[in-house]
Amino acid sequence: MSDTETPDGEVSDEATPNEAIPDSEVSARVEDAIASVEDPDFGASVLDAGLVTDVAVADGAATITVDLAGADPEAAEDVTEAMRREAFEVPGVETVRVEGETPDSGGVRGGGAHGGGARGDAAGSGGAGSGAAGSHDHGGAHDAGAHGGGGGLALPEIDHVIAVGSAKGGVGKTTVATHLARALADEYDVGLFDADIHGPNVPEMVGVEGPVEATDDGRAAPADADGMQVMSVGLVADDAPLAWRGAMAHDALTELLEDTAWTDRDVLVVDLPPGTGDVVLTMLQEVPVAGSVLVTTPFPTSLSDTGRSAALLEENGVPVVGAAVNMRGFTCENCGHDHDLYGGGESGPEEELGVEVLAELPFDRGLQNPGEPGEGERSDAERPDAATPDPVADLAQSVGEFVESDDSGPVSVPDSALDVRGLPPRIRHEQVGEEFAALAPGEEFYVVNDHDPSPLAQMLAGEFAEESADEAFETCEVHRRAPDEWVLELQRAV
Ligand SMILES: Nc1ncnc2c1ncn2[C@@H]1O[C@H](COP(=O)(O)OP(=O)(O)OP(=O)(O)O)[C@@H](O)[C@H]1O
Repeated sequence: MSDTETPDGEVSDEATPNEAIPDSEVSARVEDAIASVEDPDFGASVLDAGLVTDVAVADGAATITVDLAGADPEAAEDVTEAMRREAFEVPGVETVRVEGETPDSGGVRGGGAHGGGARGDAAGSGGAGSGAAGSHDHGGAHDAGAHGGGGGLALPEIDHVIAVGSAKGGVGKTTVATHLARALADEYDVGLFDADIHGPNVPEMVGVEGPVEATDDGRAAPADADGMQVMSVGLVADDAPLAWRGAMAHDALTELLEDTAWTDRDVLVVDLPPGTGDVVLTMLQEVPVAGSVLVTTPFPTSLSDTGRSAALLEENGVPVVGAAVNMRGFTCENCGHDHDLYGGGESGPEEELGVEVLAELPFDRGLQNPGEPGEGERSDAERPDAATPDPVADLAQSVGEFVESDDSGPVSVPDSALDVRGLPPRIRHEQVGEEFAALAPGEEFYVVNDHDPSPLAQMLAGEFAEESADEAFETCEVHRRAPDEWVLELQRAV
């Protein structure tokens, strides 16, 4: 769309081929156009009411920056929509974005910011426009980490976080987490973080003891367990279990995780506290967990509780890789017979759980082998992983495959990405649809959303191909960079 100015100063909508209107001129016209939109509270123009803080136009893309934080959400949506409609009417405008403070952004996150500009969270994260891993600056802001910055924790040295959780205490979660980490360490650089403030017994399991030392830049140096880096509440203070049960325990725990001086870890295994309390939820919401493993015993109540935990994890956007059924049975030391401890009905634990069973571990004293803290280097024969038990190897293989296929890690998002976080759903859909419609065949398009953007992709496919995603897109990928930062990467069909 193009128009031009006539000799007498009037603007004509007649397009003059290849003659563009200056951005500043289009911008002034957009401002005039949206002046007719009224502030819902006082009836004044949104410009006079100070609800619009900036109007800019570049190459046909109009960006209206608003401050609607104090507005009623419904009224804010109406005002936003009216401004977009008016701006679209202006010759020379091809796309319209409204960004800035929205009622549900709580004054923290700039809703609909383009390219991560308006996101002002305390961590100083780089937002959507930032690229891959940044450096960890202990003294202040963190650059966007390996999994983006977002509202979540920046863990630039970690590629994939695997959380090990259980619905109940004492089912062998730490045992499984530790053996899993050790088995993964045969192939990957592994970290093990003990988030179990109720029973931080990872140090004992792997044979390390605290207190940990501080690095030159004041971070907590992880303990070394045969090449595996280990951090635990139990390593930072003797009275840790009690002191860390206060109301702020979850904040302190995520701080410890972030302030640990991990070095280039492929995988970080996190041993969560049992259940789904505050600490667990905070960890899942703050930490960019790629996937989780649930540990259960074969008893029916444990299985059904674990099934519920799996549902909760998925509701929080954390994929469940599968479950490890611990103490499934035992081999009698006297008679040599195998005994199955599963007391369920005809269906097996897998059906009861509703998630895939990745491994079934027997009750085996060899798996306990905690090692004595302070005994120093242990010989291969003394190490718990001297021979990785088959079920543990199976578990590690499944988790390894998940890690290899996990693309929730670094995703480089260009500055031109459309960030729709914080926008009302209707506006989100419209902005995404308009931007997509304006794409040339084969052109790439990135959308940053605060939850799984797959429905947006489906909407686009339906709208533009009326059948399948295959016809609308050359490529269509969803990446989860942080719990509240998802990226939809599309390339329009050629
Ligand atoms: N497969 C097993 N065979 C034998 N003993 C086991 C097995 N799994 C766990 N145990 C033992 O059971 C006890 C509890 O295990 P563990 O500490 O791993 O459980 P947990 O779920 O992490 O407990 P908590 O809720 O206290 O964190 C430990 O003494 C451990 O050695």
